[in-house]
Amino acid sequence: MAGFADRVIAASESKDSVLVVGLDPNVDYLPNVLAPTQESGRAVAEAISQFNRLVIDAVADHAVAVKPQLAYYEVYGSDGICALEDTIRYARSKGLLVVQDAKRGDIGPTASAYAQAYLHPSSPLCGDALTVNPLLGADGVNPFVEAAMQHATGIFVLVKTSNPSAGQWQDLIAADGGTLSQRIAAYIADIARNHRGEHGYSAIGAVVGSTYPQDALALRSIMPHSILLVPGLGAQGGRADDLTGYFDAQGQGALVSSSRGITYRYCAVTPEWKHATIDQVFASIREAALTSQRALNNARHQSQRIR
Ligand SMILES: O=C(O)c1cc(=O)[nH]c(=O)n1[C@@H]1O[C@H](COP(=O)(O)O)[C@@H](O)[C@H]1O
Repeated sequence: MAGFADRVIAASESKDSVLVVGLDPNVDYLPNVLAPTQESGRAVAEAISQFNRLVIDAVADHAVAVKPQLAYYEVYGSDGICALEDTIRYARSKGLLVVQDAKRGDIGPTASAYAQAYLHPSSPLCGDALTVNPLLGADGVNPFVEAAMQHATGIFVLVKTSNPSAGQWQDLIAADGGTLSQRIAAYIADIARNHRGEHGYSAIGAVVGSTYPQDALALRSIMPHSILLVPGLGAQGGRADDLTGYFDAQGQGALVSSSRGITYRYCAVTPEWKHATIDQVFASIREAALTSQRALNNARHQSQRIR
């Protein structure tokens, strides 16, 4: 199997898209026709599976990947994990890559167990890539790197997150005069350099939030061989027009993700959304994905022009 980065670029070229759709299910935002009929964990998990299948069908032509956020499934215990496993299988059957957003990181042996759970193909929770928290240092990250290399999966290491307090630690000035984010970026770049695929990119990627475009150019240039995962588009205020600095001169090198802005767009645009039909929900999700795909492609073309 081709390495993760080469799979991302092949999918991106064939679909002309860099869009990732986040699957952060919240049953409070389901219209009556899709809402769980009982309060049991099992009924809720069934509703989540059905909704995710609908989202996947609606976005499959416009997105490269889906990104389930694990907390939204863990909330329902084993029923939620079953829904997640179903979602992973269904997304892959529709030709979508799966980025598991779990932000894992721990001491070496525990990190190895996490890597086994999310990056080893024999695990039912294995996707194509996993988000990784680097706070514990190299021994907390290495097991994920090793698993990604061994199993042609990938990781996205948190470098500059999208949230309002991201700078509290990530902008602290490190001993070499750069920010902590830049220091982590340099560490990732060292690993990625030695593991490049056919297109020059490595399976060792980085998360850089869309809400900090002022940091993107510097981080992009520190990590020329890492695909950037760029969350925060839409609901958190990230704007496609601001994302030119995240792409390379070919308009590649970044995947941009939006969750609520696509999956629950119908709640924002339809006052009577609780009574929406399945067809209306499907059409709204598809339209939101297409609109994001086009806006992101404009940013990619813009980035090609200015470099
Ligand atoms: O790793 C992530 O996906 C992530 C990193 C980050 O810096 N910021 C961030 O919002 N995320 C995730 O991306 C999703 C954003 O959701 P929306 O704001 O609804 O698009 C959530 O699942 C977050 O957990």
